[in-house]
Amino acid sequence: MPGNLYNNCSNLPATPTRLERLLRERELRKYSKCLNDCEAELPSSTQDCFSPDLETSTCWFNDEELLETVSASRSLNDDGERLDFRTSKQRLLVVANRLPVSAVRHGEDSWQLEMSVGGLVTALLGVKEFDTRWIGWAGVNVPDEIGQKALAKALDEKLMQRCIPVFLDEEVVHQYYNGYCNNILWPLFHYIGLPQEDRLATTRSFQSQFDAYKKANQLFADVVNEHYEEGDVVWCHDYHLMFLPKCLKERNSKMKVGWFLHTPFPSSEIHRMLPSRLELLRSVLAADLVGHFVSACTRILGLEGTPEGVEDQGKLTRIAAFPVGIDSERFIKALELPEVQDHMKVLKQRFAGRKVMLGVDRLDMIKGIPQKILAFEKFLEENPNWCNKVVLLQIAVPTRTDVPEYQKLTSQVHEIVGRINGRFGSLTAVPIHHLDRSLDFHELCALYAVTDVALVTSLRDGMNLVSYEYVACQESKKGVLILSEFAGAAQSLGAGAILVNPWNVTEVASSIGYALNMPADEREKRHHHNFKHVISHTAQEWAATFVSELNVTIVEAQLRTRQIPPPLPIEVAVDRYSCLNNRLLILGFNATLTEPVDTLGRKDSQINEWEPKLRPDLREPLRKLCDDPKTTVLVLSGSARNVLDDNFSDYNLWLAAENGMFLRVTTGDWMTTMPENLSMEWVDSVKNVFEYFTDRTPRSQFEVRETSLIWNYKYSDVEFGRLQARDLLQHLWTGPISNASLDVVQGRRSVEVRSVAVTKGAAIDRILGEIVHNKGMKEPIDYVLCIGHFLTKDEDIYTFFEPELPSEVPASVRPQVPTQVRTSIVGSRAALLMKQNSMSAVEQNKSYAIDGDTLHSMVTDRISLQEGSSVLDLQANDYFSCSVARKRSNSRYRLQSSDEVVTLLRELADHR
Ligand SMILES: O=P(O)(O)OC[C@H]1O[C@H](O[C@H]2O[C@H](CO)[C@@H](O)[C@H](O)[C@H]2O)[C@H](O)[C@@H](O)[C@@H]1O
Ligand SMILES: O=c1ccn([C@@H]2O[C@H](COP(=O)(O)OP(=O)(O)O)[C@@H](O)[C@H]2O)c(=O)[nH]1
Repeated sequence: MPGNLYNNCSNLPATPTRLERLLRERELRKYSKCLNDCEAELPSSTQDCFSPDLETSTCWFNDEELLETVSASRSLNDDGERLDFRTSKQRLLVVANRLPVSAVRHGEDSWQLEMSVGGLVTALLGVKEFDTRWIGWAGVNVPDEIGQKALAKALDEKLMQRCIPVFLDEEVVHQYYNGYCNNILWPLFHYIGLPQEDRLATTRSFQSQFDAYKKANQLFADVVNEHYEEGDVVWCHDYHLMFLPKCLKERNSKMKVGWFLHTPFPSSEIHRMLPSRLELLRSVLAADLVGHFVSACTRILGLEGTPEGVEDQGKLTRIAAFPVGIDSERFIKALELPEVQDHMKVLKQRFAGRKVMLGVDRLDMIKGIPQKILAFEKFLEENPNWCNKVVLLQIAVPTRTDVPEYQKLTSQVHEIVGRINGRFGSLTAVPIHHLDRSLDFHELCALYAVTDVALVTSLRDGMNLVSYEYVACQESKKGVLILSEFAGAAQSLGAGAILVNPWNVTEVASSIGYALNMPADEREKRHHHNFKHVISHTAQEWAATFVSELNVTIVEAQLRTRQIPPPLPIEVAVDRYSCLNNRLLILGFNATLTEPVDTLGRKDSQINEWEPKLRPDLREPLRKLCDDPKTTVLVLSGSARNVLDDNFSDYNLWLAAENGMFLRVTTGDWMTTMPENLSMEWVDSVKNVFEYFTDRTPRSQFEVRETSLIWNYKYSDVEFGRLQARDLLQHLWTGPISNASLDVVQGRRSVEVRSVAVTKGAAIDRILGEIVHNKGMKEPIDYVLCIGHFLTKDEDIYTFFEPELPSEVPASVRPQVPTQVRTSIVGSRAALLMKQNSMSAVEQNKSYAIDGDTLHSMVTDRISLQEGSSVLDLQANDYFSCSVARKRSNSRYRLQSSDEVVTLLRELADHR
């Protein structure tokens, strides 16, 4: 799971194991060697790592362990064993709003450093495999140069140059951190919505807060640039720094940039409320690797989301899932320390004879502290016998205290606690111990270890590491975890915890009773389940996976950017054509054989000419080619049958309409190759959406085909068309197609909806079977030229003829081109089916009158030319796949435009 969508992704791929990652990295290393490009090599920084000079460090921290943690120079070998590497570690720049230490000023040039509180810091403290530098804000305004220099020096000396401060002035902190981050993004990302109160004031200040946000992000970028060394991995964290990837990439496009979100990412319905929604998402997409937020990108930006990631203007941003964890060993080991044992002893004595329940949260509205306390009150109300036998210890760490919402929350919680203690307390004991402060690490471990129940009632939470820490410290006691179903941790610890809806006070109250009375064997089982998870899904694993994925992504991106095929060597293609005897030409129609569309839209007089037309200058060469007995021409298009009929009825060729779902030779009738189980029930509802947008988008149009619907805005104003397309997608996804097995294929100026099974590559097998059979071919096809302006989804047609080659590796880096591309017995994988009932009455009369059984035997018959021989016998040099007017493609070659198609077809037609 990612650091964000914990709450809404259920079927994401499992995180690869360390071994899988390494294997993958090695595989890519091989590729990058093929690329013959030193820069493509995976990083292996040789920076020495320093270990802290504990001898000379005075007690600057209230937690000395921090020093060790921040400066640790350990690593893991392939088997997960710890090694003590001091060299060859990857340099990692961790950029987060918050440094692991916060600074407290003690004089003009004297600073005390304290450990920062929060899950982000905890998780990142577990990151030890790398040579890490932290870049962040020390939580304090330092207006003067003397103070800044002294703080930088203190961090530099005491944390071995590992913490680099970013200085933000008071006004920026106010507008960026208190304002935009914590009053706008934080509540929105946690489904609380934008602030309702002072609405006008907020709207007015929104722009200035957003400006400050961008400015702050730029300041972070400046510090990163100052410290960046070639080969570093830059890992940006959280909602504070959504602009950072863009700032960094603008300055240095080669920088390896990852971005990880620690909060939930809201559904697109929520995110679209944000006035700066597009800018923010686009900036994040400048990163090479981000946490999982595909749906927001596809629905808000209207981008194409794939299992690999999101593609924006040719750049793929890899999206993957990375569940954060803790350094469990650190907690487990701490329990042995004398100071922790001492704390435990004191606590046990203090609460002897009572069950102890624990809450540890920052005092934040997302943590559901009032709800938790009210549920506890209800439990006491309903179970008076427990009144003197149970106590709730609530550690509520003050946080973001300058934000009014947090101030209000503090008063509200104090009021409820006071009321309940007044109501159920006695002279000697109160039911709730509420602490408005943080604890140090040892105190916290002791508390985790001695308490009977932990109560986590977050209304939303990215992960909630407190629940992990509690489990890590409960190996001997086997306490019960009550956990909100709205915390990311519910997905990982749900099996062992008691899951609750924090809004349902009655349910939480009864869960408290259940937990307090749980028999030992059930506690043991539940704990065991969670403990196993916590110790195996650690912060180390999280960071290692993320960084390794980022490295892999970079190499993959380099491979992708090379997928700009070379120009088609027309002379060679013509030469090979002349040498061979059974040639197949597969031609796309739109933007291949048609005239180019004027990007600004056609003249008014032409706007009714929606239908694509064969270029007049192609008529003659096409006719010659079609009439050549050694050549078979197939026009394979997404267009409907009537469109192809209108353009090609006079030629002697094959027509495959609707991406191959319908087929005919021009001397015969249409037949369908449509799989029988293709459901078209969705058509009407999608049609409604398309109609609605066609009405509202001048010069757009939609076409209802038999197997797909397409809305295109190629003659509309491009910008407006794009905006409308985004909105249209939003409507589709939230409505008609939310549960259907459909593909939405976005073209440059179109949106097409079709069944998942329909692609040109999927159809070509059946089509070839039919052609070979119909023509009574005696010799196998020995030359294939396949050219078209095909959508990515349809590019499977190029790879159909060369299955041995991985489609993602461009021709230029293929290790060895096999001499034989494909020898295939076509038709064996898919049957050619007649589906008369999908045609109109007139069409039915025209189509074959064949029953199912006859058809089946036809299909079996046409499996091969003769017993044992194949319909394709293609040598690598005689196969020319070629994209038209597309920059990147899986084809072997490309032509710039349909003008070049004219040149090519003319030369083929006139070959000697
Ligand atoms: O830096 P602060 O404003 O004081 O806030 C503390 C941190 O709160 C958030 O933590 C999140 O990260 C945890 C680890 O991934 C996760 O378990 C938790 O659910 C989140 O709320 C925030 O995202 C951090 O940036 C803050 O530093
Ligand atoms: O007095 C305290 C209370 C809490 N924490 C730490 O604060 C983090 C809280 O992380 P969590 O993911 O639960 O939520 P967040 O506060 O980041 O939203 C945990 O690692 C706690 O150990 C701490 O250091 N001192």
